[in-house]
Order: sequence, then C-alpha cells, then structure tokens
Amino acid sequence: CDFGAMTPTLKQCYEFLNLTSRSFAAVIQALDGELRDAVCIFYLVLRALDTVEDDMTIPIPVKVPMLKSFYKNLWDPNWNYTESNDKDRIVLENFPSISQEFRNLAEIYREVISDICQKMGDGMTIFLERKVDTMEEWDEYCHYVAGLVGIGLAQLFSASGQEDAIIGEDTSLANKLGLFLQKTNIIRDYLEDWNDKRIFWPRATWSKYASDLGDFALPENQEKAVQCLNDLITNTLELLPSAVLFMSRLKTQSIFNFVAIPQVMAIATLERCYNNPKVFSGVVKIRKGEAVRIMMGSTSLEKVKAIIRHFTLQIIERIPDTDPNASKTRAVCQKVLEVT
Ligand SMILES: CC(C)(C)CN1C(=O)[C@@H](CC(=O)N[C@@H](CC(=O)O)C(=O)O)O[C@H](c2cccc3ccccc23)c2cc(Cl)ccc21
Repeated sequence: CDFGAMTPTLKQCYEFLNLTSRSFAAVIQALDGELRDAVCIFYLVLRALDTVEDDMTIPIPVKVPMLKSFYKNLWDPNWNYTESNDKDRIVLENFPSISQEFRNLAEIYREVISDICQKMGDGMTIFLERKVDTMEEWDEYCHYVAGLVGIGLAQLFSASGQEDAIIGEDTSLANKLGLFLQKTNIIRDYLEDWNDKRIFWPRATWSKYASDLGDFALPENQEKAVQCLNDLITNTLELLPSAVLFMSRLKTQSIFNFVAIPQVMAIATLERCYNNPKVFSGVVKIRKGEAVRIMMGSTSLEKVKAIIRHFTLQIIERIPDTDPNASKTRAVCQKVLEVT
C-alpha cells in the first residue's frame, strides 16, 4: 500500500487491520484499487460488530438495540464504545476513524457495507437468546455471522468492476463460502466455546450422540464425541463443491487469492479435525509453517483443486468402518473429488 497518499485516518485503519488479523491482513492489502480500502473498512466494521456481539459483559437488553442500530454508527462521526474488554476493543474505541473512512468510500461500497451490517446486526439478536437446534437454524445462524459476509464481499467484487455482475448476484453461492468457514470454526472451537458457556453445535446433531453437549468433554464419551464430530464435518464438506464453483468464476488474481486462502485453510482444518479426539481436549490449529505453505499454494484454481483433493483423500483414508456416517461421508467426499 502507498501509505504516503493515505489520509491519517486511513493509515490508522490499516494499522488496526494488521493488529486485529494476523495473516489475513496481508491478503486484504494485496487487493487492487478501490476494492482494497473497501474490504479493509468492511473487515474492521465487521470486527467491531462481532466484538459487540461477543462481549458477554453487555447485558442482552442493552446489546439487542446496540446490534440492531449498529449500521447507523457508520454515519455518526462521534460514535465509539469504550466499555469493551475484548482483545479487539481498539476498533470500538477508535470507531470514528473507521466510520470516517467508511464515509469516504464511493456510494456503491457504502451501500453494500451498510446493508450487510444492518442484516447482520438484526440476525445476531435472534440468536442471542436462542440456541441452535435444527440444522436449518445452524445454516441460519451461520448465514447471519458469515454467509452475509460472503454476500457482501461478492457484491463489493462486482461493484469494483474487477469481477462480473454474476459474482455479486449469485447470493446463494456467496453465502455458502461463509457457511463453510463458519461451520469449520464452530467445529474446531468446540472446547473453547464450551468453556465460555457458548453453544454453536446444532442440537439436532449432538443429541443423537449425547444427552448434554458437555458429555463430549468427558474421556469416557470419546467415541460418541468423535462420531458427532464426523457427522458435522460431513455436513460441512457438502458445501465444498459450491465453494469451488464460486472460485472458478473469479477472474482477478488478487481476489482469487483473497477468497481461496481462507477456504483452503478451512479444508485443512476440517481434515485435521476429522475423527480426531483432540478436538475435545484442546484446539486443533494449523501450524504457522503449514499455513504459510497452504497460502503460497493457493494462487490458481488448479492448485486449489489439488489441495482440496489432497485433504479429501486424507479424510477418505481415515473414515472408520464403524462410524454411523461412514457411507454418507464417503459419498460427500466422492462428490468433492468429482469437482476437483
Ligand atoms: C467469521 C468470518 C469467517 C466471516 C471471519 N472472517 C475470516 O475468518 C477471514 C479470514 C481471517 O480473518 N482469518 C484470521 C484467522 C482467524 O482469525 O481465525 C487471520 O487472522 O488469518 O476470512 C473471511 C472471508 C475471506 C474471503 C472470503 C469470504 C467469503 C465469505 C465469508 C468470509 C470470507 C472474512 C472476511 C471478512 Cl471481510 C471479515 C471476516 C472474515
């Protein structure tokens, strides 16, 4: 980025980006032209909204109107929030710098970002007091917190002129990009969320294997825990063909990299989690070195297909014959192999 030509507040926004997102900030900064600033601001605004949703010190009667009206803060030069204790509170304390740069964006970008924030804020309030029960509700929750991000990003890509209109119009496909990432995060973060008393695993699935979600943290229930894990991973892998189709439509290298890297990190994470009891005793993270190798290798559709193929074959090799979902998992993996 040419920091020289930036306003002081835009420079500050890139500093916040590098503070709040470790490896991903570089990928955003590699985007071209107006899209780079639009995605940087979108990322920071979403980080601020997510920080409000995540802050357990904000009572629900206060949090609901905060989330529903959050998009209005984009137009209020003075709005900030200084009561947060979250690690990313910097984006809430300095929101005036972020909203200032939001207002400097072209109207086409402002409309997308404001619309997504309004829908996301509304959707988050639905799940503040309601747990995720059915698989449809799992998709609904993930739509609000991640699917909408995909829809917004796809609309920004088309608005910039760097991608065709179809990219921003096919909201169903863009939504699935987000569902794939969020479902992977929810699967990986079982223990961290359980310890924070947060439940994102859908009751419709876990209740087939236990009477309480906390049972999976007990070693004597390890076999049932792993069967539930494999069940959710199978459901998530069904989204991969849509992700491949979305990426096959992209024609700008920097946008392809930006979309592909998180998708490939997610399939690598799913493979590490599959049939892995360690999910219930710690957080299964991709090592930095492996992450860098994956990021370097995700620069073309053929390379990305080869990586997805690699991890899918790794999963197929580890499907236990005794797993209740074994045949379904094999069928879903076959469908992935057919498109990669
Ligand atoms: C919840 C989430 C998946 C939407 C978060 N999310 C992402 O995970 C980031 C990646 C990220 O932040 N990685 C972190 C790792 C971590 O924090 O765990 C890093 O520092 O490397 O990517 C996504 C993201 C990137 C590209 C295309 C997407 C399509 C649909 C939905 C999200 C998409 C993201 C794009 C935007 Cl604009 C905003 C948020 C996100």
